[in-house]
Amino acid sequence: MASTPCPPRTATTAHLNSPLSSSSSVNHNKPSNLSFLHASSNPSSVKLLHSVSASFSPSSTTKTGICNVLKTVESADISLSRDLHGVVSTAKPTILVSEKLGEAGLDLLRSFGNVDCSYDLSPQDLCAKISLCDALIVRSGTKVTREVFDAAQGRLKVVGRAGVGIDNVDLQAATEFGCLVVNAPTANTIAAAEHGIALLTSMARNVAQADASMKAGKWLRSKYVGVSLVGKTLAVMGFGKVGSEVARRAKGLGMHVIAHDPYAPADRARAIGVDLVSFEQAISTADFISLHMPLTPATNKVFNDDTFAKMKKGVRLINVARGGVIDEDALVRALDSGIVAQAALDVFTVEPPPKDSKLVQHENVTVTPHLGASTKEAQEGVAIEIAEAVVGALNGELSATAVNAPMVPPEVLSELAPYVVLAEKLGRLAVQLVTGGSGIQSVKVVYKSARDPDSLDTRLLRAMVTKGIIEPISDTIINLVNADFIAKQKGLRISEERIIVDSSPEYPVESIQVHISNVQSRFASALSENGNISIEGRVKYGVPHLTRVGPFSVDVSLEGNLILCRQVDQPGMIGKVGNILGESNVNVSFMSVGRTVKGKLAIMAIGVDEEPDKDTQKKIGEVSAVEEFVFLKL
Ligand SMILES: NC(=O)c1ccc[n+]([C@@H]2O[C@H](COP(=O)([O-])OP(=O)(O)OC[C@H]3O[C@@H](n4cnc5c(N)ncnc54)[C@H](O)[C@@H]3O)[C@@H](O)[C@H]2O)c1
Ligand SMILES: O=C(O)[C@H](O)COP(=O)(O)O
Repeated sequence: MASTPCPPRTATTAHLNSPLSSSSSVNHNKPSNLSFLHASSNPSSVKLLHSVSASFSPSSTTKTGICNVLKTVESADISLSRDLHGVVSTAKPTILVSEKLGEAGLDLLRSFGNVDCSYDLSPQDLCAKISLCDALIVRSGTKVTREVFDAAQGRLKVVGRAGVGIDNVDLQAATEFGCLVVNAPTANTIAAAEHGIALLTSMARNVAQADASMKAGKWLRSKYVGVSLVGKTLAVMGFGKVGSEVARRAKGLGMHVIAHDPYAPADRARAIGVDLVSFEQAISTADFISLHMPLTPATNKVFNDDTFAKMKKGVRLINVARGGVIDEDALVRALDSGIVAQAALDVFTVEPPPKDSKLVQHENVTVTPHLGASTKEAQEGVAIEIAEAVVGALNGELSATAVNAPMVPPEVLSELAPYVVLAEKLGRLAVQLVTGGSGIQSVKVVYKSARDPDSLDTRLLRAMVTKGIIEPISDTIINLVNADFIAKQKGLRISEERIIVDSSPEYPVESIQVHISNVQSRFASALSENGNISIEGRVKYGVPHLTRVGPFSVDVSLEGNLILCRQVDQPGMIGKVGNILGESNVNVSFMSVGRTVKGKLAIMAIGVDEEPDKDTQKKIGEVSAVEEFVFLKL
């Protein structure tokens, strides 16, 4: 069998969900220089000022069973994919394909992992298998429910929807379980649009009914007189990819096309010669109505008794979107009463619909069994599109077709790479400075940047700060998919602030500050004037550095571990502490001293490769000028 090689990955790709399992972890193909997190794709999470609410105790632990992400970003240039036990492995991931997928896509998947094509699984069989799988690829026939994510026991990293509609995937559950959902949104657009036009034209000329009657031995020329399309008004409901292609083709047939889509840009419609109108105007003026919106809570049964009553008598309806946007019983009534003269349907609320469905059996209804995407070309395209997306996700890359995570362009990822590491380390460091039982309620992340606010996407950075804060004090694994959800679940309010500074916009971020409010600190010097734990970091020469602790400036590379030490500012302190560490074979990697006023207090920030044992730490504490010190793991 011909094998399609995996496309080469560039150095700018970013690792997010390592294909880890509870028993093995994987760094497939070449390692990249980032491990990554996910955040909600809800548009609100894109806002630069983001907050989630309530209170969260650092001593609390929550077990969510999510274990699908690189545990640690190792450094800016080296990353290892590890499982929760820190094991590095090269085991191949298992990819379950539960519905028929084009061979080119399967070949690509087989070149990467173990592919299990098990079609027609019952929900029980799917749940039984899923804990052995790192990825699941479905079409519209598999219901990926909360039970499936639950049964996966944390192993499932990615669900690939080989097509557009993701209404068969419980996105909320996927997000809660930290599972990335990707789809293949473009490859079947033309096929669906062509099928819409096929239904429109064949319905108008009774092609299906005439064909059936001839095959039944009849010759009924007067019964199947049709209606012409030219000059008629077509309302396209949902002016997205498929809707706009249908509109373009209908214009070619001489139809007058209007469209309703609350989110579509007017200039795109204008470019095709289509007027965007209100829902009411669309349905009340159209001779034909073609549905192309997704099934969402807002569109569920939006075509019902009330809306049918507002349509022109004798309207004709085409649905290649989703059955659930129509109240099917109401459509039968509208057909019986003559409000709807004809309907042509490719999709149904329940698929397949019951054999005795009044709608399917209705003489004025033309039906096809969800064939919109079913052309050879579309199926090959969809299979390749989804295989690439799933392989990319298993490789830890942020996906361009992520449904429940931000889509971050590779060039942005590449540029943000060291800042992402910095953000996690600052979060990790800040939380270790907290003590007392009041719990962390509120964290503020401040980005200083010379960039225009619109050109800095901080979602990754926020997610990494969240990861850094939560992971050291909990067994919850945070990724970009679940960061906001878990923070909210734990009552952790994370807000962001942008400060525009007058420096070079060449670098996306000048500094990142993490402030934790209303908590006690085990290192009082980390408290700023307003009583918040405050630390700041910068990226210098591509390496994350700690540059401020409370009111003290320091300059230490955030590698290895860190000792923060406050002492009376006097000569010889570096030597004294350095000697103690040296005697215990603890290697000092960096050292920096910062003070507020000469001769008063100073902070020493010491990077160490090893963790000093208790005796060594005690000796540091006993140095007479040392007032407080803390050992922090990065
Ligand atoms: N029958 C098939 O085999 C088949 C094939 C492909 C797509 N589809 C379905 O067709 C639909 C459209 O697919 P697409 O690729 O064009 O998606 P798309 O996301 O490109 O377009 C959907 C459009 O619907 C709009 N929309 C959202 N809510 C709306 C509302 N309340 N009223 C009006 N418009 C609304 C969106 O703004 C968007 O422009 C989806 O439901 C998809 O699942 C079916
Ligand atoms: O949303 C889609 O992409 C279409 O409905 C196609 O669904 P299918 O993959 O089950 O044919």
